[in-house]
Amino acid sequence: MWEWQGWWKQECQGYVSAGVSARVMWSARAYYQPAERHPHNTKYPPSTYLGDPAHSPYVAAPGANSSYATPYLEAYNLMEENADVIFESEVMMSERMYNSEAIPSDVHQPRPASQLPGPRSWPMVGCLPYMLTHKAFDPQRVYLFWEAVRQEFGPIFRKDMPGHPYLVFITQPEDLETLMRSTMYNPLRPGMASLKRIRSDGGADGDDHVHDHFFQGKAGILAEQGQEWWRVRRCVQRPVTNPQIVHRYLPQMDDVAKQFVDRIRRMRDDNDEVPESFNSELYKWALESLGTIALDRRLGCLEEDVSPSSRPMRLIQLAKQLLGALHETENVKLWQYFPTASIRRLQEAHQVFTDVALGAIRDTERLLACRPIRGHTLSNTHAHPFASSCPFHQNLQPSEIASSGTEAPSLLETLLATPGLSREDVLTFLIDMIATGIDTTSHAVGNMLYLLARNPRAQREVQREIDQVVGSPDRLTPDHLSGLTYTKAVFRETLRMMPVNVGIVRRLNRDTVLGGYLVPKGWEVVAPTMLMNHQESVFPRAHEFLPERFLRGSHLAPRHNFAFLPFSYGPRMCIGRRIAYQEIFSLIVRVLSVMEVDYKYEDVHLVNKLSYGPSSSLRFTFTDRR
Ligand code: HEM
Repeated sequence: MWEWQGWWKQECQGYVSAGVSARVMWSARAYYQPAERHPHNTKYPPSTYLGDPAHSPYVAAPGANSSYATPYLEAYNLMEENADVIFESEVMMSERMYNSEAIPSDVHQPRPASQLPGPRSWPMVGCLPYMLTHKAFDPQRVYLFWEAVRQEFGPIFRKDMPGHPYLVFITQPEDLETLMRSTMYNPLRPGMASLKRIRSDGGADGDDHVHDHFFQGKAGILAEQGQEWWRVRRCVQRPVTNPQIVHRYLPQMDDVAKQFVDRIRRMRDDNDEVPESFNSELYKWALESLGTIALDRRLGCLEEDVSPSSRPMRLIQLAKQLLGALHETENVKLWQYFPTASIRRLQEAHQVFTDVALGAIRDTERLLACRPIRGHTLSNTHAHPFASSCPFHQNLQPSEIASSGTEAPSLLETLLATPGLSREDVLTFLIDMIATGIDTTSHAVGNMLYLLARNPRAQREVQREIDQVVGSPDRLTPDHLSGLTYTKAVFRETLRMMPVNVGIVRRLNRDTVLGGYLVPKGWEVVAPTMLMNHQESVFPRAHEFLPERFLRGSHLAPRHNFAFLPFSYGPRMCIGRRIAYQEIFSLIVRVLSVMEVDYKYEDVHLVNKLSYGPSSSLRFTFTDRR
């Protein structure tokens, strides 16, 4: 136990010495105002309080609609913007160091986990028979089954699945807050164990593979836990979430968005309708847009004549295959006992994806290497006279070398120069960014367009705001995007109604009281997004699309600050969220400033793979605005 304390303390001290932490903590404390310590709670300070919400030391101001004294929106913004840098001062850190004992049971007298309600479980097969024979069970829409179980067993239930450790589902924001706080200093996220197996634990079959040498026993932040996760996360955290660095890529992302608008114009038919393949077009946009920052160059995905065998198209195909295979291996974990067909498929998809992604990254590295003047990024070498004499440049299409004109070091250069990160660490991180960053943003933007098409009033309001705040400039600036308050509310309401992330999952590293039960260390806890986001008791008029709920002072705001966490919370929250915001907002602004979107087909719902995606093709109609 002291080892954990040791490394967290050491790491966090270095990390938080920056002045920002003091500012963030100061503001965070202003938002989370402890009233007084619970009389029994001498061991755990209020900020690590793990108890029954009814005894929570955090109080709401009289009349407030959330459990906190501060208006919802301010508190939410603070959590989303800064939560990952709340590593706090040295004093706070040592004050909050926890040990792995259970919380004293005399505080709440929680019931034992053996009394947790849930579907009947059989030896070896758990509750599989119950699930497979349940009328609400649909493997494509597993959230319908979870909702049925919640209705039958209540807001917290246990679900035993073969190959999984004990699983507890929570659906109340108070419990999610407890979970996030309980796991704050060592956020173990299960769910990528098969990726870790093929990257670092001897592959599907325990044989020696070429890729094992590349990954050198390290699986990257998606799949790693504990010290190894933190070693990489603390180094990549700042460059990837630093607004200045992300903003630097806005001109390129804006170019990609404008090119996508041209592409929509070209692919529309006589009725202004886009083809069935529009979902794939969104994938191309997502890779092209992410490529500007992850690979510091344009890949050419949006060119007219891009070949299916080209590297970017293969990357998209392979990312889909990889995520599909991961979905299988994480659902049915028989590969833990013997090499199954699914883990072999995962290994194959992963190998090819890694090869292709590495090829793309190495192209970028070579372009950087033959860049003649230090301080000029790859992006502007196209315009540089030396570029044409570089043999490597000559082999690339002009569309692959782009045009930002920015002079600062690129993200890749910054990461490669970061002490503590090896070249393999950086490449693994970029591979993970590409694997996770394509389907999330493409689904989010597709869902947002869909909900706007279905809610013309909201669409008109977004357009009015874009006209007023942005106008039609040649270049989008960060100020343009940050001024889009209503559009941001629409984005959040989209992620509430049609989330991308299936759930927040943590393995408990100490016994924790959830919903009045003492859930033991080592158990896994799932907070399923669809169930959390659609509760009438938490979100007034939960089944209606009402972006207003995310505007300042709204009476429709969620009743608890942890009710809505699309990017999660704390040190393990989504590292790509600033990138996602910037990409998605650039596209929405460019599309809706010149077009209206409509959708004339059956309702779209979400289907689950590793993340949620739309159930059918998004055949929008894009009409030019007059
Ligand atoms: C709308 C878009 C997105 C949503 C809703 C989203 C949501 C999430 C969520 C909920 C997590 C899990 C956090 C946790 O376990 O606490 C996560 C992790 C992650 N996301 Fe995102 N994400 C999005 C876009 C992106 C993009 C564009 C990138 C890449 C640039 C990215 C990269 C990652 C990575 C690498 C992790 C793992 C972080 C870690 O374990 O330390 N995400 N994301």
